[in-house]
Amino acid sequence: MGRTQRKRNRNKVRNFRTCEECKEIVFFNSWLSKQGIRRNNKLVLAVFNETGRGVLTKKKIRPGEELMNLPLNLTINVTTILMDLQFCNIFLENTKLCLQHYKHSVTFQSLMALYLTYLKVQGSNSKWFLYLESLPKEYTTPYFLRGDILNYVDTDILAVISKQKDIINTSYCIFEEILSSTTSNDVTVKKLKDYFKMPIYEWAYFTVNTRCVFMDLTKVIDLINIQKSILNIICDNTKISLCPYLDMINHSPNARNETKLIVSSNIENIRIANLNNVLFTDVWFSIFTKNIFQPYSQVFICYGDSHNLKLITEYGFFLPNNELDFVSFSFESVDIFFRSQGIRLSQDQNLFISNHGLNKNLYIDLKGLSYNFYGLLMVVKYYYNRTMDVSRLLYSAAICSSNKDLDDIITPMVRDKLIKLKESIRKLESYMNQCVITNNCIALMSQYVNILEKFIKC
Ligand SMILES: C[S@@+](CC[C@H](N)C(=O)[O-])C[C@H]1O[C@@H](n2cnc3c(N)ncnc32)[C@H](O)[C@@H]1O
Repeated sequence: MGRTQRKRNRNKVRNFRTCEECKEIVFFNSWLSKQGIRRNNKLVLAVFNETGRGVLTKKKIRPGEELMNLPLNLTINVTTILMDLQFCNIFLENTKLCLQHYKHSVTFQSLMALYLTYLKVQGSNSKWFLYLESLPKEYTTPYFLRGDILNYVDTDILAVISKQKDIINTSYCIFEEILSSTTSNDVTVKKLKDYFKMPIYEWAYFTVNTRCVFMDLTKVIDLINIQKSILNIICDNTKISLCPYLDMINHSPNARNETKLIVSSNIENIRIANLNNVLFTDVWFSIFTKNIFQPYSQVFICYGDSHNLKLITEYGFFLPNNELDFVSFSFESVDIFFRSQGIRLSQDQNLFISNHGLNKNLYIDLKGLSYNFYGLLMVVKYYYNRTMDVSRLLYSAAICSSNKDLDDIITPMVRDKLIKLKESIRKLESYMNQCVITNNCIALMSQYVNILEKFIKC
């Protein structure tokens, strides 16, 4: 086949457009090169019909190939924050003893979000300006849904949004207090006091949420003795990092990849007080793929095994035919249903249920009842049956086989859930100006309908 024919064939099936001529991307690419990124030269940024912006390979990629390799100082991680003394002074030069007063009170993700707003306020004076410009302007997680639409969204989605709102509101208030009591005279800090508003903080929070990668720096720096550093205010670990360009790669559940921190031998357990940028010019963060990618196809990585509830609420997208999806039921709602059917669990049954953890992880997926749900129904049906030993049954293979008698106990509850789901989907579909977020919620709720209908039919 000649070159022209090959090109024609390629064009016929194109499901993307490259963005090599887009000004923002040209600037971003040349900034990345100046900062010392080493990337596979087969890769370019493109916009795909199915997934939006992502990474395209122009030539075949084979298992074991490195996709890119970033010097540590081209990523925004815990050391970036600790080495930014003006930023740290927001907390250290303060009328409040912030490190004690706010000890363990915010997540590292929240601190990263504050740091992003601090970088953003610096505009083109920041080293990260072109990176920040390359980021999406808005996100498609249901957190951003309008209040009236939320009335029809499934309770599982609402529960995640509610947790996110809690974390974001609490940390926002804490940062507002800290900013109002800082005595730092730094110009950027002064600007940040006016600039720090909820919408920009929410944008920053979801930038971190949707784009961070796992990066463990515990061998490189001493993160045990942190009492005198601003890390004293965080309540979890610091193992996330923003990695320009790497964070342009979209997710596929079939992708397999590995990351590696390449560190020269003399860099080990550095104390926070001794951190400096030069040390990290020789630490690299590298990502390899274990897949084959054909020429002119999209390159994917896997963000972790994820069901759609997680994908839509944390990342803002939905994957059709996701085998990992499930419909969950709280023990409280199941117990209310039992009572409505005249089933009252005795004290002994309740004790058995909680001792065996059968009041948690109650769900139905495409394969049927979860182990715990099955166990719970066994307790309901056979606990007082002298010919059955429920404890033994729980640990035997019998638990996994389907049992129509047990399924039938909860069929009315499942039917009821189906009616509610379908009614909510109908309401959501009737909204004018459908957006990606509502469509994702509808897609997930329709998947729940599939799962429950399959359960009833079996
Ligand atoms: C790490 S970023 C990847 C780059 C991103 N597409 C961009 O334009 O900057 C993660 C985000 O990409 C999108 N994404 C990732 N994988 C996807 C997929 N398989 N389908 C649709 N969107 C996807 C989601 O919006 C997600 O929050």
